[in-house]
Amino acid sequence: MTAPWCLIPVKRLEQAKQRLAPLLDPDERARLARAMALDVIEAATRASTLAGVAVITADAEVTAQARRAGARIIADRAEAGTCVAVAEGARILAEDGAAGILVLAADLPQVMPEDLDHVVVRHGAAPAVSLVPAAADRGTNLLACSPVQAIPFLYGPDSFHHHLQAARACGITPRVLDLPRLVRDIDRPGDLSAFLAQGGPPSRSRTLLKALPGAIWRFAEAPPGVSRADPPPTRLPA
Ligand SMILES: Nc1nc2c(ncn2[C@@H]2O[C@H](COP(=O)(O)OP(=O)(O)OP(=O)(O)O)[C@@H](O)[C@H]2O)c(=O)[nH]1
Ligand SMILES: O=C(O)[C@H](O)COP(=O)(O)O
Repeated sequence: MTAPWCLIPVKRLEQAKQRLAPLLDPDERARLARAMALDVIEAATRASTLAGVAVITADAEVTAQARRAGARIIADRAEAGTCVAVAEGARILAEDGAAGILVLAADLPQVMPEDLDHVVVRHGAAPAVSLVPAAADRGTNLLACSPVQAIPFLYGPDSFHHHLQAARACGITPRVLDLPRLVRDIDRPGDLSAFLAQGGPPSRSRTLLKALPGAIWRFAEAPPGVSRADPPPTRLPA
């Protein structure tokens, strides 16, 4: 794949990560969303095979920090969800002559630069489509396309299946990549305990989660019959 642009859509922080509401308050959700987005953006800027990293967002803080990390900012004027944001980012990058695009979700704090380099190397010659599904809900955690608009963007329920079908409808055999650090995005409370249990190098997201009040209880695997959303017991179960 000729050096593609990485495109990372980032929702306004105060609206992000609603599904984590059982475990995190609004301020914690916004802080986690920012930490994850920056972990992902910084990993992308360290990949060696990308032409550049673009972030499409309407968030002022993300804009400032992503720019500082070396990303190009594309203003998200519509704020109409992932699909519209990615289509707009892709349109602008294509207009500017990008050869390909690698769309990466902002809630994959485990991602390493070499994961993205691996995608670029494995992708093959255009026209081509490569994907990494979200293990839990069959969303699309990573979608690489060359040319940039090789297929329509179909983010939403079951988007992995829809992207596979769209590629085939365009005469492209999609390549599904097995990249363990990219299959678990952080959407639901259980994803937080899995992320921390998994271990990995220090990151903003990991440091933030571990420092939150009651982290050991909140992000531990819940004992049978106990919801992690319950307040911590005065005496922890044996
Ligand atoms: N620029 C932009 N990015 C978005 C928008 N909606 C979602 N995203 C991004 O698209 C990816 C998938 O987002 P979602 O799973 O829909 O939202 P989320 O904030 O991660 O989680 P929930 O609020 O629990 O649905 C993440 O990278 C989001 O930051 C949007 O309207 N504009
Ligand atoms: O298609 C997708 O991947 C969604 O837009 C985001 O899905 P999620 O629920 O896995 O974050």
